[in-house]
Amino acid sequence: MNLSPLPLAVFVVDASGGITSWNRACEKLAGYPAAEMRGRTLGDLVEFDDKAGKNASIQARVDQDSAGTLVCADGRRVPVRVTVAPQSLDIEQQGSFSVIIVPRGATAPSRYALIQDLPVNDVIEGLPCVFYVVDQSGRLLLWNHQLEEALEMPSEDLPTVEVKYFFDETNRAAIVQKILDAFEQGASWHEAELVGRHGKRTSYLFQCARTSVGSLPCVFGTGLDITMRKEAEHVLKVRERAIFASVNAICITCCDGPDNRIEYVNPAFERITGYTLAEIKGRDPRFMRIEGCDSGEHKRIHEALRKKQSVRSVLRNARKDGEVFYNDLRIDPVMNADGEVTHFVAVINDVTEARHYERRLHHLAHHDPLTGLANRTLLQERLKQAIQHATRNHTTGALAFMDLDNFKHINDNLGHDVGDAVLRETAERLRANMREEDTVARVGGDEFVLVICDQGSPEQVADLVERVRRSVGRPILLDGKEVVSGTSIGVALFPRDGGSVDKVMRAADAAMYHAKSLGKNNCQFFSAELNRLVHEHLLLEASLGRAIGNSEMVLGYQPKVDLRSGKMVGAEALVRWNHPEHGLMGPDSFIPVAEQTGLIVPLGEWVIDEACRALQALHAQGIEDFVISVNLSLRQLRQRQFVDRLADSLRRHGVSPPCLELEVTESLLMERPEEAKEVMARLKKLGVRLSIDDFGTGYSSLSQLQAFPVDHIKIDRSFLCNVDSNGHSVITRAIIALGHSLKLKVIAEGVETREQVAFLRDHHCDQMQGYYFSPALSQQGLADMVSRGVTLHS
Ligand SMILES: Nc1nc2c(ncn2[C@@H]2O[C@@H]3COP(=O)(O)O[C@H]4[C@@H](O)[C@H](n5cnc6c(=O)[nH]c(N)nc65)O[C@@H]4COP(=O)(O)O[C@H]3[C@H]2O)c(=O)[nH]1
Repeated sequence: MNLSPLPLAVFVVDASGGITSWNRACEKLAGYPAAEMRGRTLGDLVEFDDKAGKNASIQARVDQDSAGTLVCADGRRVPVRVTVAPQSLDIEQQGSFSVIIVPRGATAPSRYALIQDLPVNDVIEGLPCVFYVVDQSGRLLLWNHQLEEALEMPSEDLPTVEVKYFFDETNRAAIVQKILDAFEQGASWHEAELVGRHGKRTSYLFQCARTSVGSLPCVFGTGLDITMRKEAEHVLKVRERAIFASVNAICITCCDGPDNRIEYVNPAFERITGYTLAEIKGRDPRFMRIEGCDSGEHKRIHEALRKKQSVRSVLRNARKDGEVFYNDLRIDPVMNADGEVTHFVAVINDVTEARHYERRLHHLAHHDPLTGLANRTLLQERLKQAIQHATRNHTTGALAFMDLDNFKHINDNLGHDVGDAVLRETAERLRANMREEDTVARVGGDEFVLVICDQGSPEQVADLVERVRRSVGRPILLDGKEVVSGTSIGVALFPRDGGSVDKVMRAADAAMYHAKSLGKNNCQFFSAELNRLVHEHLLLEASLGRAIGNSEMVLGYQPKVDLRSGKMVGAEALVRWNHPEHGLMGPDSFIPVAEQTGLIVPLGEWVIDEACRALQALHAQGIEDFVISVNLSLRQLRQRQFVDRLADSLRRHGVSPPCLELEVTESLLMERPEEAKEVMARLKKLGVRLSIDDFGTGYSSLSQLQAFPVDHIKIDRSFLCNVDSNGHSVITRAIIALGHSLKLKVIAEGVETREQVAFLRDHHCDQMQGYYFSPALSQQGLADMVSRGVTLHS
């Protein structure tokens, strides 16, 4: 064993204490040359202080800390501490012992005191790095084998080459400068790549310092192989570049607090959102969201982040300039070495254009390019939904097939441009007549289809289709020329005429061919019975318009009597139609048609005018103080000119306004209470009387009732039918009490029996009308009855 490098004085002795080997530190301490050391025993050199002294066996001193005196070659006596340890741990094999001698009282050797004993060679060769000493000429004085390996050069060649040639040419000047720096400033460091003779390249962190060998100044140092670090750095740099150069926006947030704070965003983020990193660093990325938009998605993202999970979503965000963009977002958690999530990486993909493109494609796939109407694909989808909706909700829908009667002629004679313009204008007119929820489609050259939802009755469908037919049939003005095209329309109702797309389409198609065979420009329903009904309805509509101008309308007047005095105080004007073919028709058969078609407005005006004329005639006969009431429809009330026209009528006939009473049904008032209130206030100002008809059926609240400036309420006939029925008598009594508490007069209508009259009297109802007293009379009949002074029997 080579003990020389050890900094402490160490002997090896055999079991009898004979010295077998020693180190240089022993020679120095005791001063014996090697020749004199051999053959001596430990007892010759050390006088132990303890009693056993020389006689103690070496084994007895194992693990003892013994004190003694070292007798040196020059006679000096140095007090020492002696430690003995067996060289083998196997007790059976104990043959030799290490003896360590440390001078007592002397301090432990200083950090550098033992350096001279250090086996510098071994240390340098064992270093985990390259070692070098370079002189001022830039050549190596000393190096270890690690350097030889890195340079792929034999030992003898190394001092022959200037060290700068161990590097790439581009690095040489910097290397020389660093060595000079070390010479001048004492130390320097740098990173560079050593290039081996055969091309091997190794990255090193060189650290060097100035020293001298004797009087020769030099620089020594180490080079630590940093290849792995360089590779890791390179990988990181590549990734960093990738993030930087990514076309997708990347946003890194830190989640150590309650919020996610933005730590980094790449240039693509700035490009997409308009926000720079400086503007938004530290903010929560949610600032880009749009209030009330995609809230379900935001909730899902929030939940995923709370659970530190990955999440993907497409949502709308706002750019800095407020523009909305579609964000295909992916967020992933990033963990630290302990597995804790410290950050989130969000990749933002602006898919706005793709979305628009998708929509455009979808639109193209579902719409007719010429007119922008739905095409056959979309039509079938919508029709399917409409049939399902109608079946589920027990409503009626309609499918109308139509084609332009002389389109081929237009196309052939006026050219395709005119043909296209006609198609576009037709599409526009169809669109204008349909509601948002309906579908207008073009399925062939001049074939259009309408899907009409939620219709109340076949008559309503007929009105709508008729309106469409007339609208499409109006002349189209093109380049100063009028083009006219009639339309044949076939209508099928669903689910009545079929419960599937196929069946309903076939039914409508058949109806359209039927319409064409009947001489074009007309509309046919699929079912014959319906056709009849609808045509009667349309006929009625057409003849009603004529009837108003042709004096076919007449008014009947049903007297109203005061229940206390029994005297006639007024009458309700009820319209009838003296039809040239069907005879006298009651209002129930034509008022709904008049309402639907708007003819109720001229009809209502005629009724008011006629009632004023009757009042004028009664006045002329000296019958003053008599009130005639007329029924109003909401449509009339909504006419802007209504109040002015009414005032005009009163003036023309010299009728005092309180002689005219307007009856509006409670349900009509409740349809648009605010609008009705405003008009009624204006009417009240004019001085006419107002009453609420069919009271008790319209669910008005007391507060609403108070807001209408009315004089009378009329109890609906249905409550009087059987005043014996407890429920009805309670309601009738309640209405009378309610009317009186609001200081309104209460009128009962439809009074047919003596019992009803008695009941009304007992409960202080003010007036009544009904067959018990009189049905509606002609104007003359009424005048006679009033002048005869007929009263209600008590
Ligand atoms: N069962 C029974 N019925 C009786 C009795 N006394 C009168 N009637 C009927 O009850 C209806 C009362 O008119 P209404 O409730 O205003 O109901 C009216 C009113 O809402 C509407 N109407 C009538 N004329 C006009 C009008 O000029 N304009 C408007 N917009 N609607 C009108 O038509 C509805 C029906 O009128 P009419 O068929 O004339 O039917 C009248 C009248 O003939 C009776 O004792 N028993």
